[in-house]
Amino acid sequence: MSAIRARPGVLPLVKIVQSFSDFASSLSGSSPDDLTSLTLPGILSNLLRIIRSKHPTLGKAIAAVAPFVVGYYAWLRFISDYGVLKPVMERLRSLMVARIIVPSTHKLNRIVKKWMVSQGMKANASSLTLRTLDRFQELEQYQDSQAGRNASETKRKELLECEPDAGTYTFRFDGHRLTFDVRYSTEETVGGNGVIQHIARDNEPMQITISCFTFTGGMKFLQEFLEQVEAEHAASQRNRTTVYRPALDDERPPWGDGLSRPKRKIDSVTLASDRKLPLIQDVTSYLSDEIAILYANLGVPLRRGYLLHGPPGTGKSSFSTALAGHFDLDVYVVTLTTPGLDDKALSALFDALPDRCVVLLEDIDSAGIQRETMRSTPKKTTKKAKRDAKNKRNKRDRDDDAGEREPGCITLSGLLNTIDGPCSKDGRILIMTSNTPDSLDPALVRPGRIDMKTYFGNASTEVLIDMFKHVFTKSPSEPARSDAAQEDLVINDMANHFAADIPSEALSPAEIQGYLMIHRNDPAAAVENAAGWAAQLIETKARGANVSAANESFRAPARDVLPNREDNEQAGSSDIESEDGGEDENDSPPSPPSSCSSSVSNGSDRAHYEEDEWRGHEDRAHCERNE
Ligand SMILES: Nc1ncnc2c1ncn2[C@@H]1O[C@H](COP(=O)(O)OP(=O)(O)OP(=O)(O)O)[C@@H](O)[C@H]1O
Repeated sequence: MSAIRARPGVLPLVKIVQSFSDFASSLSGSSPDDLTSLTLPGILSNLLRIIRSKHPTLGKAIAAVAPFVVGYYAWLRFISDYGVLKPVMERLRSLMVARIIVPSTHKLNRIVKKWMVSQGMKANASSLTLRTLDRFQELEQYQDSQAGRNASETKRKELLECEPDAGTYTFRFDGHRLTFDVRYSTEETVGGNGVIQHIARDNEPMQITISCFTFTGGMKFLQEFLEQVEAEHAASQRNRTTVYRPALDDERPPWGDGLSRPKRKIDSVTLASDRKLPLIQDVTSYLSDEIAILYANLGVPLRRGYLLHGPPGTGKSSFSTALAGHFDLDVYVVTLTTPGLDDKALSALFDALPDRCVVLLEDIDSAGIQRETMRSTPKKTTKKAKRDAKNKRNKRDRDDDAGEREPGCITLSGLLNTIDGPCSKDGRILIMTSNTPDSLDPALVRPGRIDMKTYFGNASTEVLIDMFKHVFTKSPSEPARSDAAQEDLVINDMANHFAADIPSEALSPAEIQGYLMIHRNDPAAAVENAAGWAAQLIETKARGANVSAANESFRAPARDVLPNREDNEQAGSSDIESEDGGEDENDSPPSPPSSCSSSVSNGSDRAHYEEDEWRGHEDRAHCERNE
């Protein structure tokens, strides 16, 4: 073999390569018997023989170390395979390493991941997963940017919300070193040899195993860690309301991750005071400690139900979230027509509720739950919903033939059992909203399930004045002006004129809000155009025509990309999103980059209720107690 010139440092390497080369050439011409040595031990012993002959010292060194390596390996196999020392090792480990698993389905999972990112992972981690922001977070960030920072910079930088990718990460917390093992959720399968295997499911949510070395504390430290992270998260949500919707996905928490958004002020939902105050007072009393003690002493389950009924766009959903925010509660929204939601899933959702919260059963009548059929029939209007409904009908017909009950439907008995079943949580506030309360089964709204009914009607003169003032009066967060008192007087005067030009109880607050938002920078134009706009809208609605075009003539030129005051933003944003994740038709939330898209077509497009039917309701007592 030709000599290889190399620097001294690489000489041993060159020699080993030469040994391999010699070994390979020794194989050529081997007898079939020699080929049996082509097993791993054979190759190794051949290799050792060659190394010994070429480099006796290296060969001796390897021969001296080899027994220890083999012995250590055998010891490890002995421990792991035959389990003699396994329990001892496990015990030792459990004494010294505390470990807690946060499953992907637990609500703390997302919070812990957020904490990890907040600890500087963004800068240091080699792999992160981008998370999509919801539109409220985007709006918030946009508003932050308007408050001084460079808008495009803020958007570019902060919209990149990340989550840790699968891997092992360490952080220090309170002097302890915590290890976070983030793994894809695994699926348990039994292999051919009967061994249970855990196969990772790609792109599935990830569970986190948190561990830390501890001599004495056991789980205490990890529990304290989780409590602190949860408390920090709760503090960051203090001025926010989180709205949860069913996830209907085995790998996520039953209520999904929730959408956190700025609290809606209860004042931003305009409602006659004789309807609003009793509701707030009732909830205040229900949430008080005295009532909790009283109910406990009497052995009565602490639950309260409210029915908010009235035409679309009158603020039932908005008031529910504002009420939740007022009492620092989160909202759990269920639309009974959600595909895949059946009695079992509904019961699981109610089981997973926290003790104090608002549960909103939206548009309960649209689920079509009737005693006779004991099943709900979706009445949705989107193309997809129609397709779903048709498929469901076909399936139901097939199932009926087979004598089975259709899955994915809520039955009346299922709903009643869930609402006040044994697992129902104490301290929850149940709010049902309905456009046609008379169609509801009496069992659903009997006292004990529904304790108070409140009618939400079209905008009365009082509501018209309040809504006008709410949109045009300067918010306290705006800089005070010397002529502020004078300006307030002018706005009050304009509000009276505005209300005088619109027939009382003829249009929904959503329609009024849409109109006011169009004129948000020009109160004088809002007053000037009001009579013509209202007359045209009422006439168009009476014909049953689409009112969008009619409203265009009353559209003021858009000047700002965002409403210029915080209350406007609140007034303009609906609190509950429509089921398909799109915006509610009545919503006209200001979106950061585009001009105001408020349209007064909203309420009337949805005017599927009979106006005459509601005339009767207006004469009723506004708040009926069901006690
Ligand atoms: N009384 C009100 N005061 C202020 N804004 C209102 C009021 N009623 C409705 N709105 C506005 O109209 C939009 C739709 O309101 P919301 O969804 O609460 O009505 P709803 O009565 O629940 O309608 P539906 O019966 O169709 O579910 C929201 O943007 C909300 O801000």
